[in-house]
Amino acid sequence: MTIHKIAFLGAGSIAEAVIAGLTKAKAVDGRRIMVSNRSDSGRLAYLAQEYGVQGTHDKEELLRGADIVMLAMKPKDAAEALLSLKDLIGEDQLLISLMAGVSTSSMDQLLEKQIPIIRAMPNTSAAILRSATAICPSAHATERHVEMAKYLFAAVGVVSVVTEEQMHAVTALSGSGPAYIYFVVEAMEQAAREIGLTEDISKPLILQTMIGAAEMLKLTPKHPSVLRKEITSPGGTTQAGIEVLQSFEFQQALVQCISRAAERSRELGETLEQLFKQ
Ligand SMILES: NC(=O)C1=CN([C@@H]2O[C@H](COP(=O)(O)OP(=O)(O)OC[C@H]3O[C@@H](n4cnc5c(N)ncnc54)[C@H](OP(=O)(O)O)[C@@H]3O)[C@@H](O)[C@H]2O)C=CC1
Ligand SMILES: O=C(O)[C@@H]1CCC=N1
Repeated sequence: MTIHKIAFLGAGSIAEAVIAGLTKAKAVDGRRIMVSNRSDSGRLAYLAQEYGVQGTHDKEELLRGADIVMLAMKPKDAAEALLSLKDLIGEDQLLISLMAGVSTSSMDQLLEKQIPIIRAMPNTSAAILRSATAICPSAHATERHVEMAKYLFAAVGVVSVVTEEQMHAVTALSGSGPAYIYFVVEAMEQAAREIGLTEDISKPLILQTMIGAAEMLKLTPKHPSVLRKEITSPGGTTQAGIEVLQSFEFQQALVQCISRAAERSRELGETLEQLFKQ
């Protein structure tokens, strides 16, 4: 697929992860990517140095010739960003929003034009081509736009097409998901220290344990509960450990964590929707 130029509005964590992945996968040449933020020139210089992209604070220059405009700012900055694009963006350009919660109808209302929009929810593993990305099209997006988004996000991992209503759920599950895993690893590292292992010993063991478990889930047809039971000898160490997790209602905590994150995605979107009700 020929992509002439991608313009990123927002140059933070997720913009960098997607840029790193796209350039690493050679799906898009860095010279075809232009990045912008409101003020942080140092950050643009870093991205230019690291990935061969161009930085600019000139919105006209940013949007000129771009076939894809990627929104990568926080939801609270969505209104300001979209209003700044309103007079510059054309209906021949595809807007891809990475923002949590912000609906395509809110974006339509702010832009006051029939811009094709795809919402995409990748995760930071895009940087190493292992993102789990969900995408959904707006009413003005065609199959060709969906194919363009699929091309980009398939280059940095796996892609699923979902409904817009499901975006809250996938944001909570796979958008935020790597953070839950890192949180578990932080606890494993703390535990390792407390039971007398130095980092040089514990780090590779924790890492390989994570990778091994993930690969098992991928390569065997067994349900995770079966894989867990295979490790849990009656009266053994795993059972003793899991009983402690159960006493803290660990699984219920995770279920509630993901449910709360999905609810938060709704709240982030509603903040913007309130604007149109005033
Ligand atoms: N981090 C993650 O893992 C994921 C994040 N997302 C979504 O991506 C979005 C960005 O998140 P993240 O990268 O973590 O956030 P960051 O805070 O790291 O980056 C936000 C960027 O947006 C820029 N920015 C803010 N307002 C504007 C504006 N009006 N015009 C242009 N640039 C602007 C900021 O720079 P400056 O302040 O200089 O303008 C900064 O470069 C969020 O909406 C989030 O929901 C989606 C998937 C995963
Ligand atoms: O925490 C957030 O709001 C964003 C969305 C998904 C991951 N990070």
